[in-house]
Amino acid sequence: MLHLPFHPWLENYQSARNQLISIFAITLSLAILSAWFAARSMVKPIQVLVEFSKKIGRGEKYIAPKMNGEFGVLSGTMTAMQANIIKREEELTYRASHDLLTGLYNRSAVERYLSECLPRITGSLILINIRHFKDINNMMGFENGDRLLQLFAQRLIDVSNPEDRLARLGGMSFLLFIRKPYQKRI
Ligand SMILES: Nc1nc2c(ncn2[C@@H]2O[C@H](COP(=O)(O)OP(=O)(O)OP(=O)(O)O)[C@@H](O)[C@H]2O)c(=O)[nH]1
Repeated sequence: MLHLPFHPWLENYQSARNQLISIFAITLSLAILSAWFAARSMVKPIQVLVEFSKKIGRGEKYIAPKMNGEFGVLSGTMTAMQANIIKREEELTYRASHDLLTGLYNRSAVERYLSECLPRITGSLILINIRHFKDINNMMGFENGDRLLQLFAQRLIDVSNPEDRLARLGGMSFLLFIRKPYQKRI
């Protein structure tokens, strides 16, 4: 029976095993590090977008920071959505308080204004009515009646002062709230 020395084999085996363990440990560490960096680079923009969407929900104006790739696309889309929401809100607020034909305040807006201001300020209320407007409509057509209402409203804007309040109450009724007496003739 042949007896070979045992030690050289064992040393070779242990050295190979240690090398393998080191390679495995380094690869694992690199994998964990790159996963951590990848997670970090994903989580941060997501947090920014979540914060952005919360602000949109609260109706706050907020400019999203510049982002790259898909996050940039998402942020751009959310910015466009926010702009649309703000535009719609402004439009709704305008429609709720203005007469769309003449651009003057409407009845509910002037009622709100007067109930808030009348205890504090004084002035004169003038109710203006176009007589026989029905006849104008019948003779000249509804479209020309509309045009007349617009021109009449413009005339009232031209002669009133900026601190006065002008409103179309409906139909051919207008209301002018004058803060100070006019020196000029209307
Ligand atoms: N063109 C136009 N006509 C309107 C508008 N709103 C109401 N009218 C018309 O205004 C007319 C009002 O008629 P009436 O309430 O009889 O008033 P009037 O003809 O001025 O009669 P008096 O007040 O008695 O002098 C109706 O013919 C409505 O159709 C509008 O936005 N545009």
